[in-house]
Amino acid sequence: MARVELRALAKSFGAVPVLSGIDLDIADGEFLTLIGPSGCGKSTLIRMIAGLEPQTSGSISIGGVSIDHLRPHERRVAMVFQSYALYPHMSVFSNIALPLTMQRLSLWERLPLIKLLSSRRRRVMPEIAREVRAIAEQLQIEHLLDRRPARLSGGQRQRVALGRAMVRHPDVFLMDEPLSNLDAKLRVHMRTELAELHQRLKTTFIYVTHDQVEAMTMSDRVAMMDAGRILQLGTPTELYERPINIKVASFIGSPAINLLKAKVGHDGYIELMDRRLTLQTPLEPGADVTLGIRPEAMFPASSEEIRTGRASLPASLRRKENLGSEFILHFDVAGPASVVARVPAGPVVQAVNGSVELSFDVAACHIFNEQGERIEPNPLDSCELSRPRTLVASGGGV
Ligand SMILES: Nc1ncnc2c1ncn2[C@@H]1O[C@H](COP(=O)(O)OP(=O)(O)OP(=O)(O)O)[C@@H](O)[C@H]1O
Repeated sequence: MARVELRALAKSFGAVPVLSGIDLDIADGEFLTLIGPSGCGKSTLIRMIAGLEPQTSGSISIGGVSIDHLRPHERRVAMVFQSYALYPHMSVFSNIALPLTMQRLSLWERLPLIKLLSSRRRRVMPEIAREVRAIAEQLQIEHLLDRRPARLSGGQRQRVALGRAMVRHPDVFLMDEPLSNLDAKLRVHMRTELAELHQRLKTTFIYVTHDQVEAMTMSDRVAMMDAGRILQLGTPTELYERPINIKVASFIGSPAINLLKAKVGHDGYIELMDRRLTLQTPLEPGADVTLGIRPEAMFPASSEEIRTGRASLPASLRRKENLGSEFILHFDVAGPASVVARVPAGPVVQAVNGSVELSFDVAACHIFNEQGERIEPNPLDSCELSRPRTLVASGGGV
């Protein structure tokens, strides 16, 4: 069992605290991703689990056993780095075999001349070669075993780095931005390969990235970090659908969520740009709020098309981006502010030009208070249901 438990983990560099109060349980076989802006402490945290950085306080255990006192190679974890960290003077075979030769042969048996004479080495090396070839086969790099890293593509180097981690059969894989040196197309391909590798190996993966698409597509759960703390821990869907604050809402989702300033009206309903939404909050009348509306929840529509339960905003098209199957539409709205809509390709999007009504479902709005924390709207049955559920323009229904 490779359940990883982090308890009250903290780290300071000198007097500067970079991580504090990290409590995290990662299940056996789980793919957990640490995500967050640059400098939030993701790499420091994963390096502490690897034993490459001592923690200032707190504890780490794997499979119920404390590993705080163990050196990196004793922890049964294997780390894959962004830079691959391959030895340039060694072949792919020797790079992958290295953890095994270090483990199974003495320093003496690894010396250039002695190794020719050692009978133990002659016995051990074929076993190691068999294991390296089996891993290379899984990663489809058998044909590269004699090459040096300089003669490999980025994706091939990444596979070698993975092979070197896999050959150790670790309890936990630790991956620090392993795909960020690859070009966009290869990154998408390697993302699928890594997810499939995880399914095949069923080993615990702890993965660091600042790329929310990687986090959303590969992980069982995501821990969103900021300023040395975990802001939210949950499945990708939970973080996307119920972000606990504006920071999480803004980080997850592409294009980024639209954030619009609004106010709580005298009757508790939210007013957005002179329009009143059927969204009521427990906040005091007059309170400032921010509404978060995902680009994929917004749709340009004529007023006749705006159904009950939906609201709309007057907007003016600034730019269309054609992505083939969908369009990203950039609008100016009163405020002044800008709003982005993500719309499937088709006749509706072709027709969009100039001024439009941007329709959205009020139930898809995220409400944040002045501190940026999520506020749940009052349940609909406590609202005045006799009022129209559409957004109402001042002076009339839309
Ligand atoms: N050896 C060190 N000495 C002093 N400060 C450090 C050291 N290593 C990291 N830091 C600081 O700790 C903070 C967290 O760094 P860390 O590399 O863990 O962030 P990160 O979230 O992984 O960032 P990135 O996504 O840019 O890699 C940063 O402010 C960084 O400058």
